[in-house]
Amino acid sequence: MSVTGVEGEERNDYTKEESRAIRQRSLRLLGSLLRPVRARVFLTMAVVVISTAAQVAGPLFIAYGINNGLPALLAQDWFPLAGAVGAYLFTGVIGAVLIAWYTVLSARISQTILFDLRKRVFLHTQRLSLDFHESYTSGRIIARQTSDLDAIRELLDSGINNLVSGLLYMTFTAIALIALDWVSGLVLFGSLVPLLLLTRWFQKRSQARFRQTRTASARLIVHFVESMTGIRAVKAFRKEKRNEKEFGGLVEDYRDANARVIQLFGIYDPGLVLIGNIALAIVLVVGGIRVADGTLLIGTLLATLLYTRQFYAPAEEMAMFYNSYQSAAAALEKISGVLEEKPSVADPTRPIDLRKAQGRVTFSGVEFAYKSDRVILPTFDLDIPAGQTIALVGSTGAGKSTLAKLISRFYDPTLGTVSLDGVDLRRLHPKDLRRAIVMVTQEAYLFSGTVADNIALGKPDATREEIVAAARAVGAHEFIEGLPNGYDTDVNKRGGRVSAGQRQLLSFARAFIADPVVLILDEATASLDIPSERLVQEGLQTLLADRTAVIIAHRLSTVAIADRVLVMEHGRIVEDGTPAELIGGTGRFAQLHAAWRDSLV
Ligand SMILES: Nc1ncnc2c1ncn2[C@@H]1O[C@H](COP(=O)(O)OP(=O)(O)OP(=O)(O)O)[C@@H](O)[C@H]1O
Repeated sequence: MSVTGVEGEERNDYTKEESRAIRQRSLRLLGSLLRPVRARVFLTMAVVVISTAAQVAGPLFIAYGINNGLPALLAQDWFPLAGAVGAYLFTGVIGAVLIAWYTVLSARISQTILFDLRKRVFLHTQRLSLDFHESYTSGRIIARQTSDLDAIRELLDSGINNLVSGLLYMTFTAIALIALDWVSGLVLFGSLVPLLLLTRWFQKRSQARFRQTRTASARLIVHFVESMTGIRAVKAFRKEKRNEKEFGGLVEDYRDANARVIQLFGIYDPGLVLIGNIALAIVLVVGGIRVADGTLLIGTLLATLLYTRQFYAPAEEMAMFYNSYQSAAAALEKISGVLEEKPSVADPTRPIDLRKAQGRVTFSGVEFAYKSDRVILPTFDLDIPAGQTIALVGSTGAGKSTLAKLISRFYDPTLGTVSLDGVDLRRLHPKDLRRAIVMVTQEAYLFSGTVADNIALGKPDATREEIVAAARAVGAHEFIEGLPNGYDTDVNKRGGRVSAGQRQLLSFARAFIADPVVLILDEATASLDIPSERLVQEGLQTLLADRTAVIIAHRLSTVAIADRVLVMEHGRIVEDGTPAELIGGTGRFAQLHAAWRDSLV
């Protein structure tokens, strides 16, 4: 099985080779993210090394102050003690300043990387073709942009910092302690054994438990997004109670998973403190005896105690690193998978310049399948002369939308070519293609913003006059004027809400202003009242004038204004003729037409 792209994302049973391939893909992504900031990374590292050394040096000056400064002070020489205190303060200040600098530096690096990654994920998912979006749910994409990026942010913000500074801190402290007094150093090394055992135990246990929290949180997000995007269906089918139960269950799982993680900390944290305290007690006893013997100076003992104490301070954070690393690695694997996906509808490398399109659409030897094992449109030819209005009719699932999607190049045919004025759509620059061919879908999606913004989507540089002219042309002007702020009404604000028919008129205006030579229209099935239907019908006529049009027609009145009707059945065009010819015949369309007519009476 393949693990390229998002395939196998939900699997847990990778073979060695697959795991390696995924890891390498993550590392390549990480490398490409780090490359632009590598100079800053080196600078930050240098700052961490110096600041840690400065912090660790403190107890050495204290030992010197007590061992040498105090006796000197008793002999009226205050210079050694002042020197020790001065040096202690100086390294303290240097340490503090460098920590501040380093915090800013590393935060900037992490922000730069996250900014880059966030942008890449967004741009890339937006570029991917429809087939990707139809199978990869929005819940999963949202999880990539939110919790996965958060996991990476956590690693960059604290995980790596804690690891690097913690490691340096422990190493420097151990070196200083050995240099100061090797016997205490031995005690410290002895205490490393239980420390490592405890940490290993914690990591093993927590790895599985942290994974459970991540899975639980991802499930929560997906369920939430699905419930909210499908809120109409939820309400219509009274799915609230069931949702409440499902969501309640998921929240419970999440809470329990978190509780299990916290239980582990409940053992690990006190364990660390205990080991640290026992080590300290041993250092004190061993050191105390030697002080009594006169083989160890009291200042040195104090410094060894300070070192033993501070040695354990970063241990917990370092143990945590492993977890933030694990979640970030899992996130990086998923994100790199999305980034590895290639648009199935690729942009041409050397596009053909389409000067002034006429609007002739030709299908030659076209066959189409969404998935290789099921052909939806068996091989066919179709020629649509420029300027013709075609009504596509047929029962549900016949393949009408699929045919329309091929004309707008949402998909490429499996075999054969779809061309505009003789040029294969695959050879057209996306800009030319979108200018020449516009598809108006049933949903007539309105983006947040004003009514004018939504119309101008068809032509971003449109002037207000052009917007109003487009609205007038399709018959939308009157109702827009009636909105609270006219063209400046926010479509998402109360009062700016528009009806289904009005929404359609707005999408007509949007298409009208875009002025494509080929227009594909998936007519909304929602039944409109008679005045709205008439309004939409009139708008449609203006919109269709002087261009090639393919309408997936659900209304009799629309079929009547077409020059030609294509009837589809199981992916094949079974009838092709003028409305009058087909109505007069005895075929499928004549039956459909009779049924329609009867339904109107
Ligand atoms: N993204 C997809 N992946 C796989 N199969 C699909 C996809 N979209 C549609 N199909 C299948 O292709 C066939 C044709 O669907 P299509 O949407 O083109 O029909 P239609 O005639 O437009 O139907 P309707 O009038 O209900 O919209 C159906 O059997 C459908 O199950």
